[in-house]
Amino acid sequence: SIPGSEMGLRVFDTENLFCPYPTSTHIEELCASIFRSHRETGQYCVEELQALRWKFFSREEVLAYQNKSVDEMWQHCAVRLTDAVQYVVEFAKRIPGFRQLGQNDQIALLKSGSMEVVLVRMSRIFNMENSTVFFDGKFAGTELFKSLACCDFIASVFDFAHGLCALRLTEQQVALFSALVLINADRPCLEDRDRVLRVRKDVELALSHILHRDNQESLLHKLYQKLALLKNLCTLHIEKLRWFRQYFPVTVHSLFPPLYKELFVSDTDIHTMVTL
Ligand SMILES: CC(C)CCC(=O)N[C@H](Cc1ccc(NC(=O)CCc2ccc(Cl)cc2)cc1)C(=O)N1CCC(C)CC1
Repeated sequence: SIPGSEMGLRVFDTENLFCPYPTSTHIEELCASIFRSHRETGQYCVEELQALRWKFFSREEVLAYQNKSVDEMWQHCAVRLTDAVQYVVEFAKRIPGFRQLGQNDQIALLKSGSMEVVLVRMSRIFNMENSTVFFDGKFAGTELFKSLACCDFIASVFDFAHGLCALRLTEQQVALFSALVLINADRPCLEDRDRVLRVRKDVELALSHILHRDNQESLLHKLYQKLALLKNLCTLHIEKLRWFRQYFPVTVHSLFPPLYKELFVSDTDIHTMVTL
């Protein structure tokens, strides 16, 4: 064959051209993939939750929850919380930039961030008209959680959900905000912080891209303010858990779901998370 003729035949592969900045198509693809991951791992879609909005617990059902023992209600909520966390783990694993991070960094981000994402997602199941949250298939007010014996804390969880709900985020905005919360280069025990930072920069670009497209740039600083609230609420969760573990060590040790231990008990190393 004529030397060099193969060059003429080769389609110049533009895909692999090194591009120092993310192109808008790259960012649009990132928006689409994060939105898809969120939808696929939402546990309930918005339409289902809308249809269930009128379903409340009867007086008897509320009383049944309130008559549960403290450790029984904690165990019940721990199962619900671990459920929600598992969907967040699945959400994370479907985010392209997240999957390319090192295994240990993925685990470190999930260990420190998954509870925060659960709280972000909770705004989707919060009904602002009557301050109820979707729980066990119906909408419940704070009084239903009385037997947890941490009413002030539950009130702050509801307040946070109320505040986030008030921003009336679209599902795509919730998706990108969740990715922003998760992919945080300031988390402890990260091995390759720079790599996490690069992925985070892309997610930040993606979030501002869709806020610009939705003509809601003013939301950006409100969302960044929510990050601080999220951190405090998570710290409160851990503190409450320590308080509970003090009084009910057996319940936590033998009855709480394994994933919860890996998430909230600092010294355990992670197995479930990796397989999830
Ligand atoms: C259906 C999906 C679309 C939405 C899925 C979803 O977000 N579910 C959440 C998950 C959840 C569960 C419990 C909490 N916290 C507490 O109960 C405080 C005490 C506590 C702390 C730690 C442990 Cl381990 C155990 C108990 C936070 C969040 C849920 O089930 N909720 C919302 C929050 C209220 C307080 C309970 C009911």
